[in-house]
Amino acid sequence: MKTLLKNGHIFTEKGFEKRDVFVVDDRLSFSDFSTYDESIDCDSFLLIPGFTDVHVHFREPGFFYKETIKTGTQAAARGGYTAVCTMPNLDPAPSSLEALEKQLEIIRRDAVVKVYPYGTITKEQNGRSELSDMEAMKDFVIAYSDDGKGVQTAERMEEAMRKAKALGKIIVAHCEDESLLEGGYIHKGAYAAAHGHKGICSESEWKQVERDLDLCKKTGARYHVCHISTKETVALVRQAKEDGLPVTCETAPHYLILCEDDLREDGRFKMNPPLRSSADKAALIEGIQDGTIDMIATDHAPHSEEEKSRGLADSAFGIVGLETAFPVLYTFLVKKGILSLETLIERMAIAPRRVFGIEGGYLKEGQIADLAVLDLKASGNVQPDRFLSKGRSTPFAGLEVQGENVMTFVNGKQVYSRR
Ligand SMILES: NC(=O)N[C@@H](CC(=O)O)C(=O)O
Ligand SMILES: [Zn+2]
Ligand SMILES: [Zn+2]
Repeated sequence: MKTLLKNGHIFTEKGFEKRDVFVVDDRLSFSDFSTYDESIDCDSFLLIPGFTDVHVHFREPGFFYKETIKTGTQAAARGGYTAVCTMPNLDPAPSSLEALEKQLEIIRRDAVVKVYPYGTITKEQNGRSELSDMEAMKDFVIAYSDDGKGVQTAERMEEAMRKAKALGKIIVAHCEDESLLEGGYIHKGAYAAAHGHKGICSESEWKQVERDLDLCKKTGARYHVCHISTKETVALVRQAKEDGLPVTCETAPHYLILCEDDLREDGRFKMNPPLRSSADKAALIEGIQDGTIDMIATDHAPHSEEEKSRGLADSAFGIVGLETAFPVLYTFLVKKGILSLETLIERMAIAPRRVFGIEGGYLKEGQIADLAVLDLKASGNVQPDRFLSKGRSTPFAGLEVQGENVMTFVNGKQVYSRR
């Protein structure tokens, strides 16, 4: 099968270039073929390596009423993502090869984009119990994480890092010191104080990052911090990188675009970590600009309508993100002159692949044909009732945004097309 993608702006190592490319089976070719099966006019579109999200929650096995591998990957494809890494807060949690196999089976059957599962760090995926079967799972997991839970003791984290280092894998940490939580559910700041809510302090995140960076130095293990949300965490990671530690991190679109000033009495604004202060948001923006924050991951965390309908205090933590990430980031960062389009694509499509060793990247001869085709002129309101995800809860609902994914190719096959 040969498909001509005609005259698009394609994202190469040297930036955007306007030219024809061919998808020949599962690869890109810059040759000039005189015959082909199909031609798609891309004159007004960008062709980019598909976005890669190292942090999503697809809820199978265990919680299919919130999301399935099928609906999650369909949402990913719609958002322009060709690869995602799934967090292991599942039932059974992938803490042994046997449990992981249940998830792999569903992935093989239903996934429309590439899905790379995480294995857990601890056996019970609770940040406390003994280590999972890290070794047995090593060839089938992208890395290890207990996301949803912080690893609560330095001893357990050191043990995990030593094991991961021996296996040549990354520890991916949700940092949250449970002894500092005090029942909080939004940021411990001005909004919580004014509205009588219980707050989650910033220390609950950065204290554990600080601890882990010492362990990273001690063990030499590769260490990646999930969804960073505080200015202190940005400073710690910046310093650790200056010191040459093998550390990387991610933040999510909502922490770059929203802060506690945007909070409303609605479960759509509840996620963990919480939306923090405007000073935190500013520090995260600086971090994404200067590369201290390597990548943007959505932390796509779908829950049922009922689970998100109980206000700030009682709703489940988590919002969906795959179908809104590019439009909101393009609208609120690129269009406002905060980040260049090239840097945004680097943080969403190139860096995650480089850090996690996922195939694909800059468009070039012979590259795997995992692509998104973007229309920067398209505009409209965020409409959760049209999401392919089962999750509908997002703080961006109703916002006017610009930029849309038109088509997604995985291994050269079209897996999504805008109707
Ligand atoms: N981010 C969230 O608010 N929720 C996540 C867990 C997590 O990412 O820590 C979930 O699984 O729902
Ligand atoms: Zn988390
Ligand atoms: Zn998560």
